[in-house]
Amino acid sequence: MGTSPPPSGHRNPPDWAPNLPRLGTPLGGSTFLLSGRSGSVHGVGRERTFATTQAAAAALHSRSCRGIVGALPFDLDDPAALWEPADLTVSAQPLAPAAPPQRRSVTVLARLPEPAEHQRRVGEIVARIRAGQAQKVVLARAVQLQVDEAIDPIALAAAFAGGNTANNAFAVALDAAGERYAGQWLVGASPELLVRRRGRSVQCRPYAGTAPRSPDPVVDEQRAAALRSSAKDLAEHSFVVEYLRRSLAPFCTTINAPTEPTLLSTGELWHLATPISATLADPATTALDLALALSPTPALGGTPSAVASEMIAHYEGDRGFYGGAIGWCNSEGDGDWVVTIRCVGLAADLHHLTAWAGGGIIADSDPAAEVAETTAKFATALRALGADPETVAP
Ligand SMILES: C=C(O[C@H]1C=CC=C(C(=O)O)[C@@H]1O)C(=O)O
Repeated sequence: MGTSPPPSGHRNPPDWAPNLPRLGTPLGGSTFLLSGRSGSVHGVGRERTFATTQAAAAALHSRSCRGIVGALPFDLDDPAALWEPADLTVSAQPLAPAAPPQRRSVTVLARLPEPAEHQRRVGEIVARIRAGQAQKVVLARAVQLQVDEAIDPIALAAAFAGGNTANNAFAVALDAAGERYAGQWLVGASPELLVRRRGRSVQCRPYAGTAPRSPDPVVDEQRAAALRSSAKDLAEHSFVVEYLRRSLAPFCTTINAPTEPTLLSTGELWHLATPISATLADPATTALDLALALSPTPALGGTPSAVASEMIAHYEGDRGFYGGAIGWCNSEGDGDWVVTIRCVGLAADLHHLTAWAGGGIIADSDPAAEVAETTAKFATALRALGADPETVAP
């Protein structure tokens, strides 16, 4: 994916990155930042808050707003944090950390659930899948963390970016979602592009199928090769690609996806990913319309979607914003939405955090391996926090 043009109709400062908003400015509760390969999109101020996703989509269609930024929850019936910023700026420069992540001591306050319970749940879901109740379910667990020094969400987003523009780093104030989220933030770096729309061109880059990286290059290569030929991971991945093909079909005239996924890596993990490109049938369909139609994919939900969502609610309860999408859409309907993974929820006191990690479960998943996979996924947040990934190991 090359550099994409900035959303039109907004000013384009030559060098935005050095002027990162700092905490304590009046912008805190309405800051949106998404930074990746095509640069950084930064919403400041809040002109209008949308009570529902439908209201936001309608405002874009009626051309009565200049653009929308924010976060979609995992369950689209839950409150979203969507608003029209007073200003939306784009910099060609992606966010870069000022320095390596500051070393922090991170205390684990709770594991929700304990890894042994997560393993038991995975075993139960495998049995339910084998009994024919579903084909794939993505089960997640969370860890609650505490740090001594208050966290600056923008600096943490820069640490999540880690200098790698393939990581879509983000910091999103959640105040627009209502009282329950006052002062809270969502901060992370997602490798997974839910959807990008530029004119009639649509792109998705789903991820599913995972192996941990190794510092030893030979072992690292072996793990990548094993992932590429893992029947279990290829099957897990195929549910997501099939779902996207089906879900894009009503909106698109052409849909192109390679028959085999490619291997992509983050600093901590290898993944199977498929770059999908499509052409919109109706140019009135906005990036937000597409995000609402696609989220959550079986990379976070499962197959069939409704059954998987019921199982997820049963085992995990309310996921809030984890597993949803964060992004922006301008008045032309162009925009980017990334899947809300590899992230933390930061409490209003800026000292308490929740990190989430999930994994796709199919009929031949191994419950102990699924616990290990979630532990490996937590490493992204721990590295950004400047903590030892072993901090959350079972
Ligand atoms: C659910 C997560 O990852 C998804 C994205 C990539 C690979 C995944 C997997 O291999 O299970 C998950 O579908 C997460 O990071 O919490």
